[in-house]
Amino acid sequence: MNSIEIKNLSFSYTAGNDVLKGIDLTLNGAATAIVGQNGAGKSTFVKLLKGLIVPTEGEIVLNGKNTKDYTVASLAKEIGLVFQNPNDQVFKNTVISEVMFGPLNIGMDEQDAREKSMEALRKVKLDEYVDTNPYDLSLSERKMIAIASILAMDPNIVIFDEPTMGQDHEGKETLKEIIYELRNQGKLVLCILHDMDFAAEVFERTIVFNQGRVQIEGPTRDIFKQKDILHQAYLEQPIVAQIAEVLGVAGSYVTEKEVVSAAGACHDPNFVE
Ligand SMILES: Nc1ncnc2c1ncn2[C@@H]1O[C@H](COP(=O)(O)OP(=O)(O)OP(=O)(O)O)[C@@H](O)[C@H]1O
Repeated sequence: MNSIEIKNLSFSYTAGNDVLKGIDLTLNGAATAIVGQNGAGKSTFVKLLKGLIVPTEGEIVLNGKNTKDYTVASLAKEIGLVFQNPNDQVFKNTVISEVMFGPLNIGMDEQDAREKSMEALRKVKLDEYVDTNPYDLSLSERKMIAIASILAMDPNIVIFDEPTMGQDHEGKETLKEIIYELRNQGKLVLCILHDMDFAAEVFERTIVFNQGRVQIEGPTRDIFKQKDILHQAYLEQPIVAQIAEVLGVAGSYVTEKEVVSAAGACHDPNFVE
């Protein structure tokens, strides 16, 4: 099983101003959502995991090996990070060359790289645009191209930074399929999200960041029922939890179906879904 152990991790961009403070976490098989208000330190945290910046204190052990002992190339093979803004990641002038860049860069041969890239483009439903310039696509499509570029490298650990931002319903459904498939393949999936509904529905575990610390973490169901703690971290509960409360059936619900079922059973003992 893929794992990341984080021990007493701290980081500051400027001396004496810690953005992350003494974080201890073990990330393992569960697909994990990372939530928290703006500036809580989420992006900094995943940049540390990816080795783009180095800890001021503490350590990160990725699949049994300290990140500082990885070469840049071996870390790139092991862990893929999809940036929040695809314009920070996309730079080639055709979709296929963009998606193939990563696989070629980690040493895949041309044929494998092309096959993996086509497979990744089918997953993001943009395989008809191979020869298009990524900058002739919409921002949400370019976000999907950035995702395909990471999928094509087939890393063991995949991190998404705000993938739902700017995606419509169909885009979110595509993202769900991708995340479920990665999970089923045994990959470790981490995802920074502001969309609490998506976090509640899709992820098994949730970590709440607040001002550079982990406020609370655990099974998603347990986290999202804790309204007061979420409010302390300046977060709202997912809509399903809010509806459950209005209906007087507050509990550990993460899907609409569960709330409807609980409300139906509560108001009518003979209720059948
Ligand atoms: N390159 C940088 N130099 C200096 N400070 C930075 C830099 N990047 C981020 N920060 C600061 O570090 C803190 C944490 O930022 P970070 O981007 O990690 O938060 P976040 O939780 O990802 O926020 P958001 O949800 O807005 O993306 C913020 O106060 C931010 O202003």
